[in-house]
Amino acid sequence: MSAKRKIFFAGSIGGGRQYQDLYMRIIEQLKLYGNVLSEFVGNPDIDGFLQDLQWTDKQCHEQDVIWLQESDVLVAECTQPSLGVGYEIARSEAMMKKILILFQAESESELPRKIRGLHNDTTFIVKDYREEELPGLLKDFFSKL
Ligand SMILES: O=c1[nH]c(=O)n([C@H]2C[C@H](O)[C@@H](COP(=O)(O)O)O2)cc1CO
Repeated sequence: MSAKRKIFFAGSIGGGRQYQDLYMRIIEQLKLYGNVLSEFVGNPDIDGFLQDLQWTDKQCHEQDVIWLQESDVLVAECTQPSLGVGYEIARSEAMMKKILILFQAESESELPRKIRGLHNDTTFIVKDYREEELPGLLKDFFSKL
């Protein structure tokens, strides 16, 4: 199953790149559980990557939605607020995808209540986490899919 599972990893790009290296480490762990369609979110040279693609805004949006549709699971790291990540969560939730929201427990910011309020213990999971907890947390999440 894990070889075929498709995972969309969402993390801030335009919202700020302060957790880019964390995104890369999460993506590496997610590869144990499936194909990560949005590996570019962890790219340390995201500006160069996106420039090389030369996509229009319309192409960027269309491809994003295609990948969300193709995915079985959305994993969103939400510590850095991002409009795009919020949009991806809302679209994925409407598509009835399985969703894991990751929020750093020690962050001084707050996860929006309307996201936290979607937690239902089955299809939409919100986890306040510390990085060392990620391996066990991901194992538990994917074992229940
Ligand atoms: O060119 C892009 N392509 C793309 O797929 N995204 C997606 C992936 C990320 O999970 C999310 C980040 O949104 P934002 O750029 O608003 O922080 O949007 C974001 C951009 C840059 O806005």
